[in-house]
Amino acid sequence: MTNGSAEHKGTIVFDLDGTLVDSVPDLAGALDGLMMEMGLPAFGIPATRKLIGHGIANLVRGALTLRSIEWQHDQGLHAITRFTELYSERLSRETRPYPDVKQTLSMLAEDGWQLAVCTNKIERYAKLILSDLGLARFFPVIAGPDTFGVAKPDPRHLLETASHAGGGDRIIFVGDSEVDISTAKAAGVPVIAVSYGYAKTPLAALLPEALVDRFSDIPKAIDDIARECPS
Ligand SMILES: O=C(O)COP(=O)(O)O
Repeated sequence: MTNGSAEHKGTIVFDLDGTLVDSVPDLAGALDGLMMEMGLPAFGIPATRKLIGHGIANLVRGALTLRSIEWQHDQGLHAITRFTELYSERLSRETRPYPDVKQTLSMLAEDGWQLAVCTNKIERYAKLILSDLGLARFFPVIAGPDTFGVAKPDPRHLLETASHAGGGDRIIFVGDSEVDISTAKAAGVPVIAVSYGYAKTPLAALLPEALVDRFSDIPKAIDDIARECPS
């Protein structure tokens, strides 16, 4: 939608799962498909929500640990591969953007912000989901853990994403989880936390620069941050 150029106000980098889109129904569907094939009890949506944040391999590993399956390399890799296949069949079957995401992204882009995505979901899947949901056009850079070979909470994932987006020196991150806030803190980037996502603990305790309840509250939080910390 926009190209990196000097007239950008800066770059707003968004987390994907739990921030832009509610992906837990499809992640839970794939996980429960895997559990069924392995003869294990299903997790359902609330328990799957708690496993999201560190990418697919850690989601599968966490699920097997909760089912008291000792991690064995080959069996573990097979489970990850199978989960990945099952998930690829339903990436956006039930996954949907949160309310007002499209309108708010449009508004921010028109206001001169460069937009990008930094997610621990693999790049190809993130791009497919955003494209299926009509959101890919907002993001010249959609970076997964496989894009630069580093994953949140490593701050390089966020900093490389912003640098490739080319929106200038000012960066603001928007995320829903403990991982997102610690990534931003490690990168020295102000972070807006959204309260409706997949965090496991109260996010206010992690001291984000702003905490909002709705995606449509983000432009005001950005204005406040930009006013308080002029670049
Ligand atoms: O895939 C995950 O576990 C998390 O993805 P996210 O970084 O977009 O929240």
